[in-house]
Amino acid sequence: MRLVVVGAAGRMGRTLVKAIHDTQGCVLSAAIERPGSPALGQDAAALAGLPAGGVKVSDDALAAFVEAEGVLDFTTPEATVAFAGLAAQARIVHVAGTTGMEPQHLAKLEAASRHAAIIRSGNMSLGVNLLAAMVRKVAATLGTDWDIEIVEMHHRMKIDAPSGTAVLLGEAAAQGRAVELAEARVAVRDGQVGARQPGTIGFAALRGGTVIGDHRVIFAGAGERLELAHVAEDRSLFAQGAVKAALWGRGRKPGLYSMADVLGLDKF
Ligand SMILES: NC(=O)C1=CN([C@@H]2O[C@H](COP(=O)(O)OP(=O)(O)OC[C@H]3O[C@@H](n4cnc5c(N)ncnc54)[C@H](OP(=O)(O)O)[C@@H]3O)[C@@H](O)[C@H]2O)C=CC1
Ligand SMILES: O=C(O)C1=N[C@H](C(=O)O)C[C@H](O)C1
Repeated sequence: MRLVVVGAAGRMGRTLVKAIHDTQGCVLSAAIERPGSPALGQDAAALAGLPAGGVKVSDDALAAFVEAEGVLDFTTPEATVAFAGLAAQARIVHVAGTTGMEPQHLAKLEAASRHAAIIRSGNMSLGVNLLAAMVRKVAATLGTDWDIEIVEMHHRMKIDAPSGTAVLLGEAAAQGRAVELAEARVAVRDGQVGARQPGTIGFAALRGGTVIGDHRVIFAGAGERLELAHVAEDRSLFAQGAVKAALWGRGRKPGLYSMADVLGLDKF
């Protein structure tokens, strides 16, 4: 499968180039960065720590997309919306791992998915998507006298909070309770905030060092606590999930899909 990596010089971009290199049946057809990026003209494989492969980083996304079958996109919400539009024009699979997406971005992705298979997830790992299924089940089993808190920690360079994974886990908990996350969510506490409101789903985001991605969902009851956690030890698991998603999406009809669809799990 001919794959384009956008944001190819980023932390995930370089990991994706390596994952494509390591996957039989996949080839890097182009590597894209924004206009003005210092990475333009550099060899994408060399940037990823591999022997040079001859694919130079460029800023011409549409020209790259029309020659490809899929795009792997871990960039920013604005860029991802633009790339989804181009993927729709080129009728190629779009794997969107970008987090921090707001409702207006999601609406544009939904519109693009009328013409392209788009697979979007805040976390492409098997472990987190299994965890989400467990969280939904536990939240459906326990009453609202069990408080739900989601704690995440990431590296110091992460720009969005709470993490896409934390939001995905919060959505799973909300689905289990048959409520809307937007109504139940408490993401900021500072000062005299008062006692916890029953039924709310709380988030806490920690940032520091080089942490790849830690997530813990805490169900706190009277006198006992249940905690479900996931620790990502290497970015390659997200990249391998993204490549798997692209292969799954090849030949699939246009639509907005999740990693749970790819893995055959409950949808989140
Ligand atoms: N779903 C999942 O499993 C995972 C999701 N993520 C998410 O992926 C995203 C990227 O993370 P990470 O790799 O750490 O971030 P980085 O900042 O390291 O990488 C993002 C890259 O995208 C580039 N970029 C930004 N805008 C454009 C554009 N318009 N055109 C082309 N390239 C662009 C950036 O360039 P420049 O720096 O020059 O702006 C940068 O090279 C985040 O939202 C993160 O949360 C991360 C890991 C796993
Ligand atoms: O920015 C990151 O690094 C990560 N982002 C994703 C998120 O926001 O959940 C996934 C992973 O935890 C790493």
